[in-house]
Amino acid sequence: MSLLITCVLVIMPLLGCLLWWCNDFWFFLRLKTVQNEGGANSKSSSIIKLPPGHMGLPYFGELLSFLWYFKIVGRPDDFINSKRLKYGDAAGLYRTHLFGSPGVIAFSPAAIKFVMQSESNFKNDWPSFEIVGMSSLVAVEGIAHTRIRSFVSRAINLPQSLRRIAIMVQPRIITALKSWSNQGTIVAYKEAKKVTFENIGTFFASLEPGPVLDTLDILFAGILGGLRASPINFPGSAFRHALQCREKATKFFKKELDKKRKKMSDKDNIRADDNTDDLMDGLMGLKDEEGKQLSDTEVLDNIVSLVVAGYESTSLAIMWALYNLAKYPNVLRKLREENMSLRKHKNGELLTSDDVAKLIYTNKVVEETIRMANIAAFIFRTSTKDVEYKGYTILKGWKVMMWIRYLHTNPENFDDPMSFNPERWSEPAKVGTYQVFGGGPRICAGNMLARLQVAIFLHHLAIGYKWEMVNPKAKMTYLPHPKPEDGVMISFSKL
Ligand code: HEM
Repeated sequence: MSLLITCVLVIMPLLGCLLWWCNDFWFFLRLKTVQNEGGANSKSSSIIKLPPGHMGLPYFGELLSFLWYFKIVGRPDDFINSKRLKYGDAAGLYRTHLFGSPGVIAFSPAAIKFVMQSESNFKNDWPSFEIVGMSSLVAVEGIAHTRIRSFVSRAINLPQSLRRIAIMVQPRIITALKSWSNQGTIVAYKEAKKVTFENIGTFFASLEPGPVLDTLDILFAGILGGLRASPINFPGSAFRHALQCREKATKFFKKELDKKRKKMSDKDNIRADDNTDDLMDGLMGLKDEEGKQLSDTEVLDNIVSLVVAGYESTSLAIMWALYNLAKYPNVLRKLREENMSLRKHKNGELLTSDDVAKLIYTNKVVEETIRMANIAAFIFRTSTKDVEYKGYTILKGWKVMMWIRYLHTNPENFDDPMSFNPERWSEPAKVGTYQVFGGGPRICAGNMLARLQVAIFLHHLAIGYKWEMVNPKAKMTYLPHPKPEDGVMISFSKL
């Protein structure tokens, strides 16, 4: 009996403590070794200080705690709140061990800005660049990044490209909304994905809806699945499957590219920027200041990565717009008023991107939808050297997680952050607190395009339809993206 009591009161807590601290101790020992060997910028051991925090359990790190807050109790922001209570928040950083790597979490506006702006200290880190393509915008660094970025931005983010895209995407949105009302009840996430992918087909490569586009959709589902999986390339793994899907999708786009090249050479001319039809034409036709064009591989890698970056994110934003407008009828009423009044002046013509710019309230609804959607909860970087921040060292090779979700849900940054209040956008957000699209040199290359698509969708929705949620109390899930469990099932009809 006394052995049992000793075991429960002494040995088990001791073992627990040992388990709890051994990972931190292990990193402390490694740090010492590096310092003794003259690493960590050759500073004396007294200077190097890791940010406050905890490295978690051996092997798992803080994964269990992360899953506890994100999956089990469904209070994702308490993951950071609990750390603030334990370690304080002066540094704006915590050390951790998450997603298989030691690293830091940056959660304050200042710390996030510091990481976002320091390209020389932190390189972009996606789960796998192999899947999106080694010459895609997300994978390249430095001058190569600036070069590819200028091509991609000109093709999708400048006013003249947005003008063209605004007209291109509307017929599908109008058709989709009609078909939703014919169906009566729909799952918003599923339908938003469908219309977004049809539009991707149209303005990326002039593809019409049909079996070819459906096959591509399946391939991209495989690619996205692999991006979230461990990068282990063995038969049957999601990662291997994603690589195979990517190869097939690239082959398909290559055929389209070859057809376009042939057409161009037949015409014996190269298109100018403003003559382009779809994104592939745009990327193929653009030239840099030296007159150089993107190679075929660069065009294809960027097409694939743009689909990956724009497909699910835009679909989720549309889903959240439907969700929030169903919950906030006053917002929907004002949205309707503004868009009905514009419609009167349009005489049945399609909306232009210039019209969208004048929809003041609608644009506030777009911003608030994207803030609350928190589509990207965090952005990843890897430190390329030991980096000092507020007296703490972020060690070389560590994963740096910018916890942008927390910026948007923290009441210190936004009043009553969980309420959907487009009027808050009558004033700009506090500096550094609104980073839904990231920031610095890698700010989302499709941010204007995403906003435009959501605004156009809101216009056609508000002028013609009404809807109600079937399960207004559906449980929320947060991984891989925040989404009600039922994908927002709604009954949908004409006004
Ligand atoms: C609401 C929708 C969207 C959200 C919330 C979103 C969010 C983000 C975020 C957080 C980043 C990372 C920025 C960083 O690393 O600092 C990013 C990067 C990127 N996004 Fe988006 N995005 C959206 C839509 C789109 C669309 C529609 C496209 C294009 C079709 C797109 C293309 C890209 C690209 C190419 C990058 C990489 C930029 C670079 O590395 O230079 N995104 N996005």
